[in-house]
Amino acid sequence: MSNLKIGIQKSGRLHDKSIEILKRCGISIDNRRDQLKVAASNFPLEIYYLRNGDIPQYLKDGVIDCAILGENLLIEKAQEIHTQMKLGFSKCQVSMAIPKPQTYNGIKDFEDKKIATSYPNTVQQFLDKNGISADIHIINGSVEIAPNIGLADAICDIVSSGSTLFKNNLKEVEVILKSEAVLAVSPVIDKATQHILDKLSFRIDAVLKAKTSKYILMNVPNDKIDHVIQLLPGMKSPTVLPLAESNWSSVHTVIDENDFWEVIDQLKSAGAEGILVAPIEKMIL
Ligand SMILES: Nc1ncnc2c1ncn2[C@@H]1O[C@H](COP(=O)(O)OP(=O)(O)OP(=O)(O)O)[C@@H](O)[C@H]1O
Ligand SMILES: O=P(O)(O)OC[C@H]1O[C@H](OP(=O)(O)OP(=O)(O)O)[C@H](O)[C@@H]1O
Ligand SMILES: [Mg+2]
Repeated sequence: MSNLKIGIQKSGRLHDKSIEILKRCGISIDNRRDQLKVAASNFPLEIYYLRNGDIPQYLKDGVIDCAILGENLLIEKAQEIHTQMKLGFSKCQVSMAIPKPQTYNGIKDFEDKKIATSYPNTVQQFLDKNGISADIHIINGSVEIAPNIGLADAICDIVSSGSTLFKNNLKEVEVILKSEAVLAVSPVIDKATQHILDKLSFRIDAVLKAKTSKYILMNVPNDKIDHVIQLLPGMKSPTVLPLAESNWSSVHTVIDENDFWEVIDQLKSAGAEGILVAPIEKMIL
């Protein structure tokens, strides 16, 4: 049987979480960074550790079958590449920013300006869409320094917490796109390998669903069960088991962590006691 070749960032922001997600899918990987290609021992998977910026081309050429990378990089370098699933980490946005003291009157302010960025295609598309002509200056890192050293009037770069902009006395004025890590697929993947990728996606999906869900158990007087069940936005109907103490039951269900915090007070006032919340390892619906 052929192996699924997956590209993972060799080092950088996506590396650790990418490896973690594969490990949580039960895939055994020898994570030695000196090796650029590693085979999993218990799944037909070969991991290629690559430079982030090279991954879109490797996908296009079919050197790798799939990869974990930021959506923003696909938009910049390979819009034709299909995304199998979003992975929920490395959330950020690609934004235009200008020096803080400057007033901003709208996109027209970029007309004839010099914009420093590592994402020239993304910026060009944004300018074209808005009918603006400007001079794009490509820099590969530390883009935020450009306006302070007189290299550009504005920048376009990744913004997450906003602290790099803040430290460089810049302000975000336009969000061009939002991004997160995704599992992307080569356009030339063959059928047998796509089948392995579907198996991997199934596992990743189970891991991601489990991450935001909690298994909750609580003791409820029997005459309050109907009311408590109404409050629980669970996966399906909750499990109700009798307790040794008469007229009491144990109610179990799975809920989204955010929903849990919404209903906790109502559950207590409805008579639920001894509420336990447990993490879920995997979740298959
Ligand atoms: N501050 C951030 N917060 C959240 N996600 C980010 C942030 N910076 C970058 N990312 C996301 O992580 C991806 C990898 O970023 P990282 O800085 O590790 O690599 P890089 O500098 O783009 O590439 P290379 O591997 O070639 O050095 C980006 O493409 C983006 O999707
Ligand atoms: O809004 P923040 O939370 O401050 O994050 C944004 C910064 O993070 C990234 O840089 P990174 O640290 O990856 O350095 P790099 O430019 O060398 O890739 C990005 O290029 C921004 O500079
Ligand atoms: Mg970076």
